[in-house]
Amino acid sequence: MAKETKQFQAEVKEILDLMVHSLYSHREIFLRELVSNASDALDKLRFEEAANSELKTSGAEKHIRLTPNKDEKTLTISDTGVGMSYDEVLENLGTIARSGTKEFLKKAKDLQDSPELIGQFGVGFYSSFMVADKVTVVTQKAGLDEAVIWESTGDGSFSIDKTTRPEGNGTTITLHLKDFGDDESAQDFTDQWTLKSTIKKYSDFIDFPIKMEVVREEPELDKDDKPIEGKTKTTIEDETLNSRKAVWLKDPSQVSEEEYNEFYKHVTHDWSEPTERIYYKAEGAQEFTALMFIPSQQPFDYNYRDTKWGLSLYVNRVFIMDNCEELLPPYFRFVKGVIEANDLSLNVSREILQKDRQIQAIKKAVVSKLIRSLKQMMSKDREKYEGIWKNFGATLKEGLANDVGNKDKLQDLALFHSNETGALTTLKEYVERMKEKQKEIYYITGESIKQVECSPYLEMLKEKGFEVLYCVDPVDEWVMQSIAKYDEKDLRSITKEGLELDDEDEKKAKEKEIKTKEKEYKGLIDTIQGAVAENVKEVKISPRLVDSPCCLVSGAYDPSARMERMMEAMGQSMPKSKRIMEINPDHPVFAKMKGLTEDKQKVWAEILYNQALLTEGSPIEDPLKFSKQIASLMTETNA
Ligand SMILES: Nc1ncnc2c1ncn2[C@@H]1O[C@H](COP(=O)(O)OP(=O)(O)OP(=O)(O)O)[C@@H](O)[C@H]1O
Repeated sequence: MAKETKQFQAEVKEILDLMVHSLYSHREIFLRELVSNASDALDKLRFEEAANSELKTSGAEKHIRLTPNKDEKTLTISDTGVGMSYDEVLENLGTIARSGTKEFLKKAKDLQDSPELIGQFGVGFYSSFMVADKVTVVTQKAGLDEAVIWESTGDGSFSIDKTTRPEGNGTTITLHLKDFGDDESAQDFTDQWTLKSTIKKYSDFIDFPIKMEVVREEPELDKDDKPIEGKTKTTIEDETLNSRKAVWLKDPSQVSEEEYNEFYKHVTHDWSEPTERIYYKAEGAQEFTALMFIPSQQPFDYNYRDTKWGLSLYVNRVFIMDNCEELLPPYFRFVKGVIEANDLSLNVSREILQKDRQIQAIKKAVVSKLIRSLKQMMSKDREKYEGIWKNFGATLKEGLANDVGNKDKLQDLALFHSNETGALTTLKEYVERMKEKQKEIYYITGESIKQVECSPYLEMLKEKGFEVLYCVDPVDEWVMQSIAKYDEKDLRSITKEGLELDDEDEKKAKEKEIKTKEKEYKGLIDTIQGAVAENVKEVKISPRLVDSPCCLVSGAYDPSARMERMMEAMGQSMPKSKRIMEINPDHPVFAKMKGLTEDKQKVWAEILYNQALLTEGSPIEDPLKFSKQIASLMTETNA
């Protein structure tokens, strides 16, 4: 059979055209693609050898070799793998469009607009034409005696012929590198350093050694080991460029703590050791391996708006992408690590990932694993768990509001401060401590523990010995509403109306008492109501106050004051809902007020309203007026 020239298949032509004319950035990924193909070929050979002990091979060590040649301006990538037969070359390199081709072409337009995306695509063998204007492939299939030579300049056709390959089975790809003229962004792929760093970045964990002869110029030494001026000697060393340490694929019993930590530092750039490591090898329908870590502190950029998160994705040890957000829900954004899923193709883009059912199944499995691990840690090593909670609890809680499917499990992971114990508590522990007469789970939201701790809303609950959860993370406003019920018990905000702390008998007695007080204070209540009507829909006798004169409560279905403040801070101000002002008639201030003129009563009402705002952590509308009122009150007193 003589040398033949053949036309590329139409879609292959399109791909080539794109490679040659349109893609200018991330050209280095061609190396990732060729190394990955070589690694696949070595894997295939390993497999075939195992299946067929008679298979005739060169017996060469399984490796990949890079040979740059500066003078010739070529880069050769060769492997000692399975190789290809004549028909396989025809099929694989030119006449049949591969499955991912169509998908890739669909995305081609996006790639031209944002070429930085190209790193995410598996673009295969044809990416060679991003850097080469001629590509020569010499390959010999294991078990056969003859080799094949394929050559193309990427312009629509290729030639194919038989040849010999003295090394035996394997594939050698020679790239005749393009001259990029004065394009400063173009990297020199005959440069040792460029090759080394590209391999480190994309192919470090490839199982087979990727070798290169590294040339070193060193000063020549005299017999006292002193450099001789002007004299250098050249040493050539065969160096393996990749670490091959895919620690996530090793059996955990074979990996030391140091090795894991070193790997963690490598992937996260964190200086300190992680607080927890979670290894997960999933078998069955969805096969993947995950090695995840929880940092021991919040990364410095943790709360920045555009901080990237997500696991690194590998397919067959080939790095596909960093920060793969599709593998974790945002509430696990503090988890770092890698996932290797071998069933995926290298041809994945973010858009494909978002829709990919396999990826969704992996994500689901990973979330369950993380939840299980945290739960286990909580019962086995509470202190460690609390450390994680302090750093990342506020993030994890978002899941309660956003992940309905896992809400029940996540609510058992939530920890709260409370007025009862100095320590953090779970809802389960809270329920176990509940008083006999207590029907609901009480909570208060606010800016800080300090602020909620001395809140007047707590007074009656403290007197009754009812525990109150302190919810001081912004997300708690949503979280508590999403939990709504735990162990059949309603969660109740103590700053809202409708708080019923009494049993039937107590209630009856109190209602009677309130009725009497209402009668007694009717006039005063009306005057107060008139003075603060702009912001308050009702003034009434409070069932919850003991020491404080008054407080403001929100309607049962209105947003809490804190929610309103947060929405306002986010620039989404909502119509202000009028509050209810509850007064404590037993406080001496009201007895005193009764004896004042109506004008004075109005001023006092305003002061009381503003004080209530301050105690709940809300700003007052007119601080100047408020301080003037206080100052004049001070001058009037005879104390
Ligand atoms: N070094 C090699 N040794 C043996 N076969 C190879 C080698 N390189 C490529 N091939 C064959 O050529 C085929 C096409 O390679 P190409 O890189 O275009 O696509 P792919 O590797 O199948 O897909 P992708 O790159 O998208 O993962 C491969 O599937 C493989 O069969």
